[in-house]
Amino acid sequence: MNLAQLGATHIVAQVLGGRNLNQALTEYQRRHSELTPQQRAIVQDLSYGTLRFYGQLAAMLAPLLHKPLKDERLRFLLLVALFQLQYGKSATHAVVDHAVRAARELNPAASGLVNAVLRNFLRQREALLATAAKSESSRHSYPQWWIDRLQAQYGERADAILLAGNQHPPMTLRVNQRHISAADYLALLSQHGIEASLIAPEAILLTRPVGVDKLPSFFDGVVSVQDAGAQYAATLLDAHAGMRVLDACAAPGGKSAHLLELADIQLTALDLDAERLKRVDENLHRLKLSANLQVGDAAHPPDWWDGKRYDRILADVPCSATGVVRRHPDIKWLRRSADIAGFAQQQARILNALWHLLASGGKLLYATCSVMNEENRQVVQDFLQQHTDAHELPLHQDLPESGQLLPGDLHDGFFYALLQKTT
Ligand SMILES: C[S@@+](CC[C@H](N)C(=O)[O-])C[C@H]1O[C@@H](n2cnc3c(N)ncnc32)[C@H](O)[C@@H]1O
Repeated sequence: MNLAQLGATHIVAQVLGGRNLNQALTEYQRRHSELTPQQRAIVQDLSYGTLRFYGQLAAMLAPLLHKPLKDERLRFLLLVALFQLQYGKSATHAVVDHAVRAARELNPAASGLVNAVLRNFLRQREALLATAAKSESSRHSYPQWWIDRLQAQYGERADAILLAGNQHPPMTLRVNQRHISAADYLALLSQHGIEASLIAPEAILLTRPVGVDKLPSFFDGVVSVQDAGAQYAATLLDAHAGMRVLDACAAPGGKSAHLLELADIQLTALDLDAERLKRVDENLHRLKLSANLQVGDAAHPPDWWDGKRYDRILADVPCSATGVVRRHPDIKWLRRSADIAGFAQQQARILNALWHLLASGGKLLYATCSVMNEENRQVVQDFLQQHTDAHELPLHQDLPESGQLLPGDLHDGFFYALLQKTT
């Protein structure tokens, strides 16, 4: 276990130093190919968990340290061990013993201190928890600006949104209707001993997450992993056979693939990031689907557009990702309040540029995985005020009228607005 604690210590240190969690984990796993799949999974769990509850853990650690630690790595190790003691399933003595051993590897002189801090935590746990609960930021484990924004926007519902962001995310599948019906795939899962339920026409929620290699026919393109909230996009866009469709921010290609599974369209999948666009290629390849893949800036079509208008455009714009924080707990500590306005400006630029590419009568779906009004309704409202040839269509299905889906048991947080060009 001390190997896993050291791994998580390294990753948490990197993230709190400004690095993206996914990148830090991927690089760590590449450099430590000797780790067993089980050890990798533990490093991942400890890193995610520590970052998820970092606000609370840091508030409990502070009073246990009488002076700042000279070696910052010890602080991160202590945070990882506190996460295990507070939220993990391992025996207390094993967590402490392994943390002491891990500390010895980092700094032989520090093992006594780590032992003392963790034992003091166990003795004073209730008082430390109570003290941490006095501040909203450490009680919820979010930066205060994030809490303030949600409270201003959602009032009493803010607590539930914050809580949902600290849960383990559900694992949901999208069944490729070209291959098999969702009901038949559900039966196949059951034959393989995987418990699941159907929650939307093509969406199957697994009772417990499993590796994709355990999913029957995954590598044959029968099924994909995609949150149920994200699965609304392709249906809302309402693309039919023969239509020219643009997915303007396409990588890694989940929504592009869904669009292609639903109808024989001519799809252009655009993304600014050439590396990420390769993932669209891989995903489409697995699903035996094809699209025109294009690297380019959605806000600057002259660089890549062929001049023919699209019948449908999906603008799944870059955003704060505040609706999917349970899948990316690092963003709580990497984002700044001012980033939200920056995203909103970028979103407006993309939306304005794409509008010119839409055919008369065509539809554009604006989508984010944010729960912040400034990136969602506000962007759409400003856009509608400036474009008399645009009107908003109601969202069908069981979506809220506002277009704002909040994170919960069945799906992540998303925002959708469907716009139609009238002339
Ligand atoms: C929310 S993700 C898209 C997820 C994707 N639609 C899916 O369902 O798999 C946003 C994407 O927008 C891309 N992006 C950011 N700025 C862009 C721009 N100006 N033009 C095109 N793509 C951009 C990012 O590289 C990222 O892949």
